[in-house]
Amino acid sequence: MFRQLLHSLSPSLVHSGRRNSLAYITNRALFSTQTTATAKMSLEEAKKCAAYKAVDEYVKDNTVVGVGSGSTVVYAVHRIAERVKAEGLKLVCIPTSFQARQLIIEHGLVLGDLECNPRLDCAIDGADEVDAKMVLIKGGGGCLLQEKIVASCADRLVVIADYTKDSAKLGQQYRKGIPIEVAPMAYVPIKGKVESRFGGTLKLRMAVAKAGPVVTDNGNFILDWSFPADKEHDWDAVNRDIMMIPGVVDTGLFVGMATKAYFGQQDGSVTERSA
Ligand SMILES: O=C(CO)[C@H](O)[C@H](O)COP(=O)(O)O
Repeated sequence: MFRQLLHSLSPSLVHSGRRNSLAYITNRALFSTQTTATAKMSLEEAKKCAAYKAVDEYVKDNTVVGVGSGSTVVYAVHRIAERVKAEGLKLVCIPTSFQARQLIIEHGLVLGDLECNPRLDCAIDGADEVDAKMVLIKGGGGCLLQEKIVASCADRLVVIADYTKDSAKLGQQYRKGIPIEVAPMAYVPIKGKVESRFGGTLKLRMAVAKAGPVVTDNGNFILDWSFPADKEHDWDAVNRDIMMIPGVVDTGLFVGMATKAYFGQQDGSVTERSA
């Protein structure tokens, strides 16, 4: 594997027998591999710190907790399970996706649903981006519909994220656009309507290990909207307008929903923002 890495850097030098050059490349490659590993570790550490802090501050005994989706939420579920074991907390966990349901079951937590628990004390979820006014982009993992339903039933939506999600303005760091979940038969007209009304472009999200589009947990498609970044947007109005288009099931714009956000930093600290 290391030889492959060297090849990708400079095949001719690898074969040339020029020992000094090879040593130089070897050191460079080692340095860059270590740097990448360190960066990855701190991103994961940042997610973990944010998740642990949110769980420690918001999860109390005898409460109903919404469990979001994505990679940061995995740390939150670990922490919830640790506390249930150590402190004997009595909790009911409401999932926001197939992934969340699996996490709850795998960690031996009590699985609930909105039929039996229509009101939640808090929901803990990740985000793709959070702006200065606490407007969120969600749905990078395709679970926005159930995430929004569960969050809407919770007294508090607590966001857990790493430092790369904290932006003054949406689109500053997250470049994949705003996800819009749509009924499959309507994806072409919805794409045209949003593009002509608001500008930008919408792209049907394609699956990676399957031919064709991503199909959500609810059997729908996702359009990712690369919105014009040079304009000021009233996200509440934009969200309401898009929701009025027939066939739109929901958007990944969460406006006025999040009460608190925790951002894990590279140095292990956690910054907070409140609505
Ligand atoms: O909205 C989501 C899934 O639909 C996730 O919360 C969002 O994509 C963030 O995920 P991660 O914690 O992996 O960065």
